[in-house]
Amino acid sequence: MSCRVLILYYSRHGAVAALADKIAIGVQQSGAEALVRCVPPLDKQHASRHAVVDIKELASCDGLAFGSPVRFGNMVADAKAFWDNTTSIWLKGELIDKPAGVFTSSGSMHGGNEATLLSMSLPLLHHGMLLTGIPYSEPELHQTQTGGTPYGPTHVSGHHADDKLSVDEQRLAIAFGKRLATLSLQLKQHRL
Ligand SMILES: Cc1cc2nc3c(=O)[nH]c(=O)nc-3n(C[C@H](O)[C@H](O)[C@H](O)COP(=O)(O)O)c2cc1C
Repeated sequence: MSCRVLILYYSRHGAVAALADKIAIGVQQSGAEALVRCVPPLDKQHASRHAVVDIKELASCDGLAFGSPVRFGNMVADAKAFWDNTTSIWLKGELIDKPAGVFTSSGSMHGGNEATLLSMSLPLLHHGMLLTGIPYSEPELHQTQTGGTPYGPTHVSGHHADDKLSVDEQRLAIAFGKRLATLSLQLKQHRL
């Protein structure tokens, strides 16, 4: 059975995009399709490596990973504006009972990545999605010195926003992608 997980993100300097790439690896390792897309940028000059999402791709996905950088302890305005334009999907209930999770990158270790993940979860809950994070059975969650949380994958990009993903951050993002894809496959089977 085909199963498509949409990995939807905004990234200005590449950190959230790097997490999206690792999540896509995990999704593919579970036998699902990873469709990587960006939210429409408010600043149209800002191009991204991945195509801008078509709203039909959101409506038809079997699972969703949603990523944003931390901006003053919250998601970036572009990501919030995207959800504010999903009323038609909400009215039709097209995301109800589909699994979803969130990921983020912050500049500093205690700069608000967990608060950002929790606020990013709110529109997904309003859409009726089933949230998943990362369980503590993943060993890297116990040992990471930077990002990686039970609420979802994270990265700490440093004061110059150029620190690369640590090995633990990479493994946790891949594990999250696998978990999301496995749940998406199982729930799709259950729905059919
Ligand atoms: C306007 C603005 C606000 C930010 N606010 C925070 C913040 O509250 N906490 C933090 O740790 N980093 C903050 N940052 C840093 C970014 O979250 C960080 O560089 C992130 O890794 C960028 O992700 P990206 O490379 O995908 O764009 C802020 C950056 C900008 C431009």
